[in-house]
Amino acid sequence: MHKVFIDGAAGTTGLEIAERLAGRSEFELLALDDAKRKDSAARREALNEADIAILCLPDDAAREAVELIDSTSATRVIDASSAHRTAEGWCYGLPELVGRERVSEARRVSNPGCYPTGFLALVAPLVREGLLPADWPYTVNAVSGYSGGGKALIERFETAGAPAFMAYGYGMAHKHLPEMKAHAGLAHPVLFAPSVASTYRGMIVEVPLHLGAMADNPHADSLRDSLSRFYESSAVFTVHDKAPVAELLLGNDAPASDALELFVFGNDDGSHARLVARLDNLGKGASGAAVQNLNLMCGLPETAGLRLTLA
Ligand SMILES: NC(=O)C1=CN([C@@H]2O[C@H](COP(=O)(O)OP(=O)(O)OC[C@H]3O[C@@H](n4cnc5c(N)ncnc54)[C@H](OP(=O)(O)O)[C@@H]3O)[C@@H](O)[C@H]2O)C=CC1
Ligand SMILES: CC(=O)N[C@@H](CCC(=O)OP(=O)(O)O)C(=O)O
Repeated sequence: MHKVFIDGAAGTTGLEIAERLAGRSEFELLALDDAKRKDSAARREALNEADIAILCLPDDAAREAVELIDSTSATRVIDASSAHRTAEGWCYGLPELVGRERVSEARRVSNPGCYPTGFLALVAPLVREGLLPADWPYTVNAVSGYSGGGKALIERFETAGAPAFMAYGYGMAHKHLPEMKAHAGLAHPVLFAPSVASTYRGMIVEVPLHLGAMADNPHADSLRDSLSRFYESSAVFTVHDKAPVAELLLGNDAPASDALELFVFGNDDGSHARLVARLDNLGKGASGAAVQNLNLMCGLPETAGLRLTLA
């Protein structure tokens, strides 16, 4: 039995992790009552007692949680925040890219951000295999369900006068930029245009490409074939075949999903492609990813407890 403490268990990501772990006999959940959940002494005790601590906290509180763990403690950590995604000594928790073994053995695992999960799933293997250039100025357009912004954004979108759509990130310094560049091995930061739609969960992350302007003019079919081969062994990722798709939708009331879908569209003359990932920001973008990493770290079947039905 593995003792698990979710620090931030009352938040959006924490609650969804607890839901996924409910009924799993391999885990004992350590819980703090409401009056103690932000009490540093109580958190310190739970953090040090746990075999695995899952941090579902704002970045500063996540850093504090790591400091509350004694240097001699055996507690291993999965951090859902963006505090440690490019930090030394942390394993980036995207097993499909970094390798299942590395996650299995790691003591400190940083969950990827939801947008970077989609971007990296599309671009990192293609750069790694030399099909896309590492020094290209990549652009990422994305739309997320409003649960992506946690309790504060949920309240904003569920209150009278809520927006139907919100584009943001105009400061062009989004906190996801460093991990996208670092884990795709890019020469330049990506140009990132995120937005939020008035639906609770789900996201579409798109990378439009001027293939015709690239020195090697790669073909969309080669990119798709390469991604299919790369993720052949994954039960979480699906690379869709070439069949025409007129629209990609995010549903209202979509059920939680820990799956991730990839699409590659190309035009007839081979000059343009659109690489698209569709995922649940709270699934493979957060809680599903944490449970997948937890399974690997505990030597359990990678997809136990995950919800992998496609929309
Ligand atoms: N939502 C998403 O789609 C994704 C979220 N993440 C990341 O996961 C982390 C959690 O996000 P999310 O669940 O959305 O956020 P929420 O705002 O929904 O939840 C955060 C929780 O942390 C609690 N908290 C804040 N400070 C402390 C503290 N010092 N000690 C203990 N608890 C504290 C909050 O308490 P209170 O309830 O009182 O506010 C809240 O319950 C964030 O770093 C986020 O960036 C990552 C990927 C996707
Ligand atoms: C819709 C929305 O506000 N999304 C959040 C990112 C959600 C997420 O991925 O959290 P991490 O930053 O921990 O990765 C944002 O843009 O800041």
